[in-house]
Amino acid sequence: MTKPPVRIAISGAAGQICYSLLFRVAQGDVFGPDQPVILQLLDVPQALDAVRGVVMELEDCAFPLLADVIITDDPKVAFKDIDAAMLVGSRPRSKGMERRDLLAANAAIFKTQGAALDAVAKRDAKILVVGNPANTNAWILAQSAPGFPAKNITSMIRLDHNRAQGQLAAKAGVGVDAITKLVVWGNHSPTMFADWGNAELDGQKLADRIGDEAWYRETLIPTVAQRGTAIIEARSASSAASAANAAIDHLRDWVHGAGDNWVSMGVVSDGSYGIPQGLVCGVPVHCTSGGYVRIEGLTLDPFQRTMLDRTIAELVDEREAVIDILK
Ligand SMILES: NC(=O)c1ccc[n+]([C@@H]2O[C@H](COP(=O)([O-])OP(=O)(O)OC[C@H]3O[C@@H](n4cnc5c(N)ncnc54)[C@H](O)[C@@H]3O)[C@@H](O)[C@H]2O)c1
Ligand SMILES: O=C(O)C[C@H](O)C(=O)O
Repeated sequence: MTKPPVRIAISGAAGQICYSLLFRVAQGDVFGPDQPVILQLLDVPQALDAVRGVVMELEDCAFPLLADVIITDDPKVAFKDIDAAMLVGSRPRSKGMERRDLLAANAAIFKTQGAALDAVAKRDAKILVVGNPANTNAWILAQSAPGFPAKNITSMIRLDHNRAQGQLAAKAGVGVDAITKLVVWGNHSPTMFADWGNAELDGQKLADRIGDEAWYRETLIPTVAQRGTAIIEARSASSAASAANAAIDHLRDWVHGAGDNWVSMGVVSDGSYGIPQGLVCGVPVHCTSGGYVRIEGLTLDPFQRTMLDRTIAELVDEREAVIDILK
């Protein structure tokens, strides 16, 4: 028997990430090959004609799982009865622009959307914030949706996790799946910390197998941290297909589980690892089917502690920069 459709809101539907994302969600890459979906697409009024064009293309794909598409510029329509949301819509960083410049413009968007989420979404909906500055936008969303479970509001650091996994696998000369227990901590920004301290390769410590601490500290960490900037410099536009792919990985794992492996997710802090309670910070989690559980009790050495503290400090600064918008 055909399952009832799930509803997913996706904002920024006319943008470049969504041009990769929507087709894969409609194809079943998030919810599975037997799960119909209804796309509830949100964008600003001036972008709705472009959204209509994308929807024509979705129709032309004749996806068997695509049960319906709603197009709107009203977050309350987009978030009505949703099971999940991918909040991509915001202003992207352009060449020469610092990520922090985006804070104020995007904070206002997520304040409005948080109120709408609180008003009309199902309480167990799974929310992923992709639009930058993703962690702080997710923090604003959670603050603006006091009746919505904060645990279900997450931000994307999976692109950084995937980037680190790709670089480490290439260095070790193995397939990406061979590397497990990698973590990317913190803010989705150049302060993020790609941490191989617990990572394993075939059950052995990855750091021992690669055996090049200088490369890890001086090449891997900055390469991952600056990858978004390198792509903007090269493409004159921010990453799109890889960002869409990471969003799909994040939500698919949350919905279906990710086995024994760890993944990195931006989640609302419970105070563990010295991350101030309430901040949305990248941490390692186990995705169980339909939920996630923080990996607890890791011991951080002085290098790990310093790197984590640096990215936490930036998140605290970002919070201070936008806190007035909530008043
Ligand atoms: N977290 C990550 O790993 C990651 C990676 C890549 C990009 N991003 C971010 O994702 C965002 C989207 O990137 P893009 O390349 O698709 O940008 P884009 O400019 O191509 O598209 C953004 C879309 O958002 C829409 N939008 C703007 N304000 C909106 C609002 N209030 N409600 C709904 N939609 C709105 C725009 O009209 C546009 O269609 C950017 O903030 C970018 O920096 C995050
Ligand atoms: O850094 C950016 O602004 C782009 C994006 O977040 C990325 O990581 O590719």
